[in-house]
Amino acid sequence: MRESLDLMVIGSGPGGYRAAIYAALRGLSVGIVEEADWGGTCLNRGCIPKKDWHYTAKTIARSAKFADRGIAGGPLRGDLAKAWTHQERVVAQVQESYVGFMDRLKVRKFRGRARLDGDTNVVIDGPDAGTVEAANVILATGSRPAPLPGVEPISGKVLTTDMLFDEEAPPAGEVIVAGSGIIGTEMAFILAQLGCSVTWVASGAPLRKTKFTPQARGALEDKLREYGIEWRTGGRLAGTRVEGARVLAELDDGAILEADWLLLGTGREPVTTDLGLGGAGVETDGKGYIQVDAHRRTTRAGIYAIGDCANRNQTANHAMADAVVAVKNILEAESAEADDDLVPEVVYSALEMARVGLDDDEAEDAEYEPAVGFTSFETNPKALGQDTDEGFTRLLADMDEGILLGGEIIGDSAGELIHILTSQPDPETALNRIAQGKFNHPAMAEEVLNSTETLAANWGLGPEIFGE
Ligand SMILES: Cc1cc2nc3c(=O)[nH]c(=O)nc-3n(C[C@H](O)[C@H](O)[C@H](O)COP(=O)(O)OP(=O)(O)OC[C@H]3O[C@@H](n4cnc5c(N)ncnc54)[C@H](O)[C@@H]3O)c2cc1C
Ligand SMILES: NC(=O)c1ccc[n+]([C@@H]2O[C@H](COP(=O)([O-])OP(=O)(O)OC[C@H]3O[C@@H](n4cnc5c(N)ncnc54)[C@H](O)[C@@H]3O)[C@@H](O)[C@H]2O)c1
Repeated sequence: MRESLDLMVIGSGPGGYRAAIYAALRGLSVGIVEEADWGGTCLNRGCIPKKDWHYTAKTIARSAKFADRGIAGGPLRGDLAKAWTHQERVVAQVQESYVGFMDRLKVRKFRGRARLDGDTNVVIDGPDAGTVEAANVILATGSRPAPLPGVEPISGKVLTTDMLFDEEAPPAGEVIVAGSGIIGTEMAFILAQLGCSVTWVASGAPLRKTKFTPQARGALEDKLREYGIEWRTGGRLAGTRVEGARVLAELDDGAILEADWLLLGTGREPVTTDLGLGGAGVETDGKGYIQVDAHRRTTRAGIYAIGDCANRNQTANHAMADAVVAVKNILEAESAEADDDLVPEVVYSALEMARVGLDDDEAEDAEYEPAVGFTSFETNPKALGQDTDEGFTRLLADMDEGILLGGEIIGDSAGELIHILTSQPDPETALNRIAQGKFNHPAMAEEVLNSTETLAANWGLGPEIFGE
């Protein structure tokens, strides 16, 4: 089999899928090749099953207040086995709709493992073996759990999140969660609500390496503690052993912990081996990430790389943003540049946390005069009425020009509310546009409006914000 296309995409995660769909909508002939499950990590063993579980977890967590609201029968209890089956059903449904949409747009789907043959030709081994000549290639091969020295993943006992969602979840019981990055912070909360007794081995405070403000991380810590979830710092996971039905976790401070199973949230690495990159002149960095510029071009003309295989942010949001940049540049050279800061980051734990843009230090380094517009959900009528009054909205603006530099929304539906900020086309007019917006009352979104007005009241930004 040999065919010729405008664009060949390798990998069907959110990066590859979005690139294929967007390119097809823009008139290119497109092929996509996938060696495993359509939808990649995000759909099959990442964002989507995790989000499904997060909804269940937060419903259970909130049920402690149900009796007070006149809802009898609480507090609720989690059932990990049923939760696993639920996410499996949702994933299958979403996958069917993804595949159906690609078919409708006449995206040519190939099954098999792809590699470059030294040019922009893509060689496929597997069910659809053959070579596709492509004018352009987008590499979207994603990431996998990074190996941890001394720790051997074992089904049912020492699990990566890939194994947790790909294989049936082990029975709820005593679980050690390792890592206090995003995966550890999300899964410690979720598993605790789904009926597990969690011991959390953290290398430091939750999310300490992210750009969330100390205030946001503090609010998260308070909420985790409210639910009885503590993290153990000091010792890092140095090895695991299975003894009978139990897993022993050896920490580098000498402690040995014991549980029914262990979940690793200790980092992911890019998938960039055995792709024929060297022969095609596509360079990687010391950590294996494909080197790209702001146009998402690799070091080889006609070959682009997007998402986890090239972008250290490793979120579906960045993968999808990269996809659009790469396709735009295929359509018209150098017409689009990626700006990772403008892509939202969202964490789903005991609190939902969303942020975008510069943080306070970055704003100062860029020589802005940062001003903060802050409002709490504590007095928001919608939040009070639904027991979601924890959290806040925090906007960061330049005191001189009123430019929106960044924002953080902590609390229920933060991952939805952040779109009010990310859908602003121009940071110079963003605050004014939000302030002129028509809002539903009562809504949590009103706190975004109130934060602009706080900026006007406290920092003299009235003319920029009210447009007077
Ligand atoms: C537990 C968990 C929860 C997460 N939750 C979120 C979240 O809530 N929000 C968020 O933004 N991000 C989340 N992420 C991160 C998100 O899943 C990734 O950033 C995203 O999937 C990256 O997309 P991608 O397209 O770059 O790669 P992937 O989704 O990893 O897809 C790559 C695909 O390429 C295929 N492939 C690789 N090599 C080849 C080859 N040679 N030939 C053919 N096919 C190949 C793979 O089989 C895979 O299907 C989560 C991750 C995890 C692990
Ligand atoms: N909501 C989201 O956007 C979302 C959700 C999940 C995952 N992800 C992405 O997936 C990627 C992987 O997530 P992650 O949390 O595994 O990685 P991470 O790199 O964010 O965090 C890993 C954590 O594990 C710690 N660690 C490493 N080795 C350890 C050891 N031996 N003992 C104890 N702790 C150890 C690290 O210090 C770090 O804090 C991230 O890049 C993240 O962006 C995103």
